[in-house]
Amino acid sequence: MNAQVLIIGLGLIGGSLAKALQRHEGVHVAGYDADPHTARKAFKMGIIHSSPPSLERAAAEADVIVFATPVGTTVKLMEQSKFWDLKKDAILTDTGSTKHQIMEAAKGLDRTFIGGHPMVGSHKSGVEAAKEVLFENAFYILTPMENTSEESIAFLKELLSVTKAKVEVLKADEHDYMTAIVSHFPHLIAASLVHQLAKEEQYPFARQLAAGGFRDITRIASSNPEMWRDITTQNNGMIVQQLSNWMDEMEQLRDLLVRNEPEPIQEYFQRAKSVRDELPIAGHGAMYSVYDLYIDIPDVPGSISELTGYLAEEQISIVNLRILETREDVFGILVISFQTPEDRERAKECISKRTAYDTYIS
Ligand SMILES: NC(=O)C1=CN([C@@H]2O[C@H](COP(=O)(O)OP(=O)(O)OC[C@H]3O[C@@H](n4cnc5c(N)ncnc54)[C@H](O)[C@@H]3O)[C@@H](O)[C@H]2O)C=CC1
Ligand SMILES: O=C(O)C(=O)Cc1ccc(O)cc1
Repeated sequence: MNAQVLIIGLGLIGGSLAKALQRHEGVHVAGYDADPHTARKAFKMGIIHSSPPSLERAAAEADVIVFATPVGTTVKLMEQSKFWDLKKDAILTDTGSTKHQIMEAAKGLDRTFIGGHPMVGSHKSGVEAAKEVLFENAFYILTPMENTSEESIAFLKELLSVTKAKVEVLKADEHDYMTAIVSHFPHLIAASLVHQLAKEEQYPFARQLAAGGFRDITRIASSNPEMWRDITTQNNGMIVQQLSNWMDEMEQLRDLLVRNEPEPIQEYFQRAKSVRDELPIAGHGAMYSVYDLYIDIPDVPGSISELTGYLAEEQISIVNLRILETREDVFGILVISFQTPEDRERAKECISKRTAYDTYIS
């Protein structure tokens, strides 16, 4: 396909999308960022084909414009775009985590606007964290306007096909309702748990004890505060509703704990486990689909490079690699992420065959 794409905001999401869209032979990806240093870096890293100095001029040449900025900024930029001399059939879209306010702002535009949200990401931000493979197997939600033509939706889907994401169309409010449950509200829980730890004065040592579970559940509290400020203020009503539901749930849990009867307590955990275990984790309808393999590694210099060396020898590609720092003084658990369950299975076999390290799948 042939198209001139302009991505505004070259952080984790804009940068990853820019890189992925370059897989189309006939697509030219221009990138703009308010921070000139970021735009220069994106160009040097090959994330964009060109880095135009003037946003307005670049917008006038674009067939597709993607706003990949924090959602508050996106609404402001959409306002400004009314004064840009855009092509008549230009398609505007965004990557924001919220959709209602953005779709409301889109009503004032004299161009096709199709809301977008790749439902995958990270607590990291910035162009350095951008990855071409970020969207693979993840859901990518589109929220067209009522009068958007099927042709425009099909064009955008075709453009996004190279991301290998699973594109689904939803209404903006359905999107905001569901993301409040599975993404926005959990973020506030993570932040509040960290605040609870921070307030602990009697035993500051508790921070050192913060183990795997605490770190897992609070990882997203390390995300970009500006981005989450905007998400929380835009999807405020749905999030407050989730908080009320959660407070009811906590009241019931409190009663359960005060009664302190082992059986109902076990039953509470059992029900949660059953639902959690049946979630479509990677691949089959998952939001964030990578296939993690956990490996207990010893605290010996070179053990990680030894492992990755074996995987490279057997040509098994790694998507990500991290250490769960459950202990301060020794190495933790190494988590290697793969793109497919087959790669993970091959890696498991390779490691079991060539080392004495224990491997397991969560
Ligand atoms: N971080 C994540 O995991 C995910 C984020 N999103 C959404 O994608 C959007 C971008 O998020 P990230 O890439 O994570 O943020 P980021 O912080 O990594 O990147 C945002 C970029 O926008 C630039 N920017 C800010 N104001 C600008 C302006 N007025 N004009 C041009 N550039 C401007 C910043 O300099 C920065 O480079 C947000 O709307 C967010 O809600 C969607 C899915 C996942
Ligand atoms: O890091 C994680 O697990 C995330 O939750 C990332 C994320 C952040 C915002 C989104 O709109 C979608 C995904």
